[in-house]
Amino acid sequence: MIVIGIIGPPAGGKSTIAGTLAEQGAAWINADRLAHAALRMGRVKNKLREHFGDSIFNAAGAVQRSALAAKVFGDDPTSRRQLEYIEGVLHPVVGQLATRKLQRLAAQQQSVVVIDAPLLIEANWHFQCDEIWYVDSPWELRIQWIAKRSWTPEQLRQREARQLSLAEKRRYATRILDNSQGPPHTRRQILALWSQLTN
Ligand SMILES: CC(C)(COP(=O)(O)OP(=O)(O)OC[C@H]1O[C@@H](n2cnc3c(N)ncnc32)[C@H](O)[C@@H]1O)[C@@H](O)C(=O)NCCC(=O)NCCS
Ligand SMILES: Nc1ncnc2c1ncn2[C@@H]1O[C@H](COP(=O)(O)OP(=O)(O)OP(=O)(O)O)[C@@H](O)[C@H]1O
Repeated sequence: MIVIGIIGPPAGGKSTIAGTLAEQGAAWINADRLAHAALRMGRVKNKLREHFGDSIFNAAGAVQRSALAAKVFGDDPTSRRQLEYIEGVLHPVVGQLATRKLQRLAAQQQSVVVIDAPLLIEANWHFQCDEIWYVDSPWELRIQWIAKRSWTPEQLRQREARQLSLAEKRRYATRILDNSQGPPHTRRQILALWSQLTN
């Protein structure tokens, strides 16, 4: 089983690229989705309610991710501590979900798995990967793309500031994908790499 880890800047196209690989037959592990699943678990919600109170929950008792994001992605020391707190709660759960999924896929003899995780290096998941693809997407384009998820450039900057620097992430890459010339150009690079990997 070949495991590809996708890294790059926030809102840089990691999931879009993982989706293209999934269309070709790769199994897709999306760390953001696993974190969202963890936020729906009773034991996780209990811990977050104890720590943050009711203000991050909606009337139906679900975590309101936008409310939690507002508490953890600031530059001030309190926000940093709050981010460390939720990472301490969520990362072990997400790690467990991802490991189980990887084991299941290995048992099913899945040939290619793509792990799309914003904190792949920070969480040491890269040790499980055979290849690391870095998605190179310039800031000027990403601030246009975030309009679709209604982040402001400041919100993008704050999330990026909480991750390993782009220069450091790039050093881990075994391949660099240029995502600056439009979707067809990106897709051609992915399909070329896919055919190298699978032939
Ligand atoms: C704070 C939360 C609720 C905000 O949810 P929201 O829907 O706004 O964002 P979403 O989860 O879709 O993440 C979008 C992007 O934000 C960035 N981001 C998310 N968590 C982090 C983090 N801990 N550090 C830095 N950047 C992060 C990533 O680039 C990610 O791709 C959520 O991001 C969260 O629970 N984060 C902590 C868990 C975590 O570290 N997840 C990353 C994968 S394990
Ligand atoms: N080459 C491109 N041209 C136009 N839009 C793009 C391109 N690449 C990505 N996008 C858009 O940018 C947005 C962010 O892409 P995507 O969600 O794939 O990024 P990501 O790196 O996975 O983000 P996250 O920080 O959530 O992990 C999406 O709306 C996507 O459609």
